[in-house]
Amino acid sequence: MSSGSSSSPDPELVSETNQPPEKSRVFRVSSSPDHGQQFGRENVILSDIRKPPAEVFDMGPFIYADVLDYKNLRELVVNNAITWLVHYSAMLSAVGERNIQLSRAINITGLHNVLDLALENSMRLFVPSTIGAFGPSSPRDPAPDLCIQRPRTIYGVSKVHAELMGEYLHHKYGLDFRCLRYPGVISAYTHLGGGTTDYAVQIFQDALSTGRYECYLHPQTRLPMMHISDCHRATVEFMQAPEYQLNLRTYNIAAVSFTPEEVVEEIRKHLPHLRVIYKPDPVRQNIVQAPSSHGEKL
Ligand SMILES: NC(=O)C1=CN([C@@H]2O[C@H](COP(=O)(O)OP(=O)(O)OC[C@H]3O[C@@H](n4cnc5c(N)ncnc54)[C@H](O)[C@@H]3O)[C@@H](O)[C@H]2O)C=CC1
Ligand SMILES: CC(=O)[C@H](N)C(=O)O
Repeated sequence: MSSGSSSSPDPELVSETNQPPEKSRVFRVSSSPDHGQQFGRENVILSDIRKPPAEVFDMGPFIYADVLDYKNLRELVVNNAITWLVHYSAMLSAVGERNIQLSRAINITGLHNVLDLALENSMRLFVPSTIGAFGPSSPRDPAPDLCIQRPRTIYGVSKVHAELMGEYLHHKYGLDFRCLRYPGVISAYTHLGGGTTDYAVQIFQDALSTGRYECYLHPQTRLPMMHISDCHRATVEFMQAPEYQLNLRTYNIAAVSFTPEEVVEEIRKHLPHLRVIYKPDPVRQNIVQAPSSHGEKL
């Protein structure tokens, strides 16, 4: 669970028939600007351990929740009669490599707390996975939903763990676990959480504010991306899908793929004076590097 980023997608509270069940609530976590619009702002509770921007705070209920504090989470779920849980809290790929212990705690221990809570309280649970759950040996173009996954980051490993735990608990106990592997999520307002795909947001912000951008990836690093509005729609539709329509618990979703060089070319059509220098950062370049290309894997 988290609310810190406007890149977090927007699940909603609905029943199998797409009607919000009376008195039911989703405990969710994101600062996405349109949260709650579809099913009523009081029915969607955001949470984080960080203070949200004022506009997010004013949009509806917002509470403090630390995914490492099980008792606190349990109180929140019970006291608010939560029926759906949407778990966005995580440390992303690049920051995760700088603090593996913390990443393991938030991404794995936090996930276990949320899984236990969802089981104990019969909640529907959504956890996003990522293209970072693939690795150099995964097939590509397109990567199938089911394939080899041997990521080489703690972020990727933790997300594969989440996919497998959710699937296991679904088969063993009937947990309604749902998971989508997101590409890099981009929007004009995205707060940058320390991911490897962050450049695709930062470059627009810097182009407008300073007219210069220093790119930490090689210019030909091709990565899958998706605009946040498409990510919201996919997530909400997936959450609303009747159980019988799901053959898997985890699916890929895709939109576009592009390189820094291509983005620069497009931006220069509007801001011809944009100056870009490429200084590939070994840590982040290594995260995306496939054996014979400049990217395509996270
Ligand atoms: N942004 C992207 O491009 C993609 C994101 N995702 C997934 O979407 C989710 C959200 O990603 P972003 O919003 O971009 O990440 P972010 O880094 O912007 O937000 C993560 C949030 O988790 C919160 N958090 C950290 N420790 C916590 C704790 N102990 N308890 C509660 N909250 C805590 C942080 O305060 C922060 O607001 C993550 O699970 C990520 O793996 C997946 C693929 C792509
Ligand atoms: C694609 C992701 O999961 C995230 N944006 C990251 O780069 O770590």
